[in-house]
Amino acid sequence: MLRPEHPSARSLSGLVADFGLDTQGSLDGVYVTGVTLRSGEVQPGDLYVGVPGANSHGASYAAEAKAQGAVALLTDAAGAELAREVGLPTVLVDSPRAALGDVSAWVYRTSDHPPLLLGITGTNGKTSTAYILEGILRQLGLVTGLSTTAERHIGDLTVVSRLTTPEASEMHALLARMKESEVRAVVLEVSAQALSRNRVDGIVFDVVAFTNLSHDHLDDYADMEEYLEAKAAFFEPERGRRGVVSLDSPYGERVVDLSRIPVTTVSATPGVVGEWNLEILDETAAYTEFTLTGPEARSLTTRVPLIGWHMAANAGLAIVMLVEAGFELEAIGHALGDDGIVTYLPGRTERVSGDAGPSVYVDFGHSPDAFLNTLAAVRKFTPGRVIMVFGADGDRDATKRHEMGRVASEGSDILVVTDHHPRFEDPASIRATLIEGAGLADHQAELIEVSPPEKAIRHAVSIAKEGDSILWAGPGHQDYRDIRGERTPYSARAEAREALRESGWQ
Ligand SMILES: CC(=O)N[C@H]1[C@@H](OP(=O)(O)OP(=O)(O)OC[C@H]2O[C@@H](n3ccc(=O)[nH]c3=O)[C@H](O)[C@@H]2O)O[C@H](CO)[C@@H](O)[C@@H]1O[C@H](C)C(=O)N[C@@H](C)C(=O)N[C@H](CCC(=O)O)C(=O)O
Ligand SMILES: Nc1ncnc2c1ncn2[C@@H]1O[C@H](COP(=O)(O)OP(=O)(O)OP(=O)(O)O)[C@@H](O)[C@H]1O
Repeated sequence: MLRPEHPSARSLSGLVADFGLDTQGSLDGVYVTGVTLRSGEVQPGDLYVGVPGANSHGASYAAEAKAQGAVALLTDAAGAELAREVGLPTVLVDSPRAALGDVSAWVYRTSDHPPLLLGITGTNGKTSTAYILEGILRQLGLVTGLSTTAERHIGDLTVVSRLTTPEASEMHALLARMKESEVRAVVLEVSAQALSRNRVDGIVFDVVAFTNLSHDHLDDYADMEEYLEAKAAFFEPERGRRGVVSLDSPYGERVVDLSRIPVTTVSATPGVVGEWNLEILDETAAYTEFTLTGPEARSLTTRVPLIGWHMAANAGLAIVMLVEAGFELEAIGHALGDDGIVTYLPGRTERVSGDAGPSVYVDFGHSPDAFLNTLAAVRKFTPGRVIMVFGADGDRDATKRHEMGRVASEGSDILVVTDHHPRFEDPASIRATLIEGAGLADHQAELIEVSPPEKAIRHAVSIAKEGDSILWAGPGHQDYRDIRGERTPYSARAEAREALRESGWQ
């Protein structure tokens, strides 16, 4: 976890006075330098926050936290009772999770002179839009910070992410570390889970954005309406000052209606008119070129080095966010120059093959809508057959599996159904559901079931010819597979390259 390297110590009595909180035990002379809700990550001088969770109450790990150097505990009444014997000075709150953001902002002083803060939510395209934004901000000459599902960046420093959106204590520590590195603009990917679980509390974004909403995460939310409401909670004055909403999914209009902050809209969908509209001019295997036109006929023509209309849509959203943040469209155009946006997006329709042989793309798509768009993009540049290799997450929304199988079959010529992260589920039964879904499609791709995935990609490469494309959807940038709770080291990109080498293509 990234933390400030030179944290300042803050008096816990000051926190209690500022927030008007109750306490147990003496706080005299207690100073805190950090905050965490994970006992295993406590550093000397930390305030340990005991959060009640789905599996256990964090306060039951207070002894471990103390042994690692925690100087105080913040928890609820039940937590205080659980940790009574540990003897840490204790601050009492009704909901430790709800308090975590503001308390962390106070400890790390992240509300003092914050950088430009840009946040993105939506089902698909958050990571892509975040990287595109980071790219443009760098081209504008700013030192940037980034937090996504794939990586967190502080200027040129990169670390691999664990959650899409870190817990609030980690988020504020990250922001404090970014401040030490003189980061001027920060782009944060914000999941629905983060909004529902207080992970971006204590942060007021300058601009918040919505990409789209489609079937996903219905293991966490009762239905699409509840999922939408979780996302729309981003468009509240305590979260963001201004909003940008993509109208590319029908839910965009709903977010506009639900928003309680000023919003502007952007559309890349023909026939759907936003305040900003994007028209695709050219699509090649190396870039997508587009014109973005806004109010008062302001317009910008540029390109993004990614395939598919959806990536141009993400780029349009990113540019409108910057305009809303106060950048002139002309200045953005000038910074992008003739070559357009410079970005490298790990594991999103990432081409891992060389010049000879089939094109092989590794992608992070794991929802029907992501499959639809990436398959359409790959099809455009495939003179031969589209071969899709995919599996589905175990212990995650199982209701989307039929639709994933159906969309995959509709969009490809050959389907290789394999495993992804089975977690605690039986991989064979996940594959069976995907195959059932494929059977519901109007277009029946030729189907073969191959397990495990290292065999599946080798099979796909062995049947592919020059001019064919292989889309391996699911693993993207990830460097592990979760099998029965164990994170086994595994890189789809490395496996795909190896399979190509073994077949003599690289
Ligand atoms: C459903 C969910 O979000 N759960 C999160 C939640 O877990 P929980 O409430 O069950 O916590 P718990 O296991 O009961 O533990 C209670 C407390 O004790 C602490 N603890 C526990 C054990 C221990 O030894 N020491 C210790 O300190 C825990 O840190 C926690 O604070 O709090 C934990 C502590 O921060 C998170 O790690 C955990 O995320 C889990 C790993 C997760 O997989 N979350 C996913 C669903 C998620 O958030 N995904 C989204 C979006 C993904 C996407 O877009 O596709 C994301 O933003 O990543
Ligand atoms: N605007 C978009 N509309 C539909 N699909 C998209 C869009 N942008 C990206 N995708 C596809 O969705 C998948 C995930 O992309 P990306 O990682 O950018 O989204 P995300 O919202 O960050 O997803 P996650 O939260 O799972 O990380 C990829 O297959 C990508 O090609």
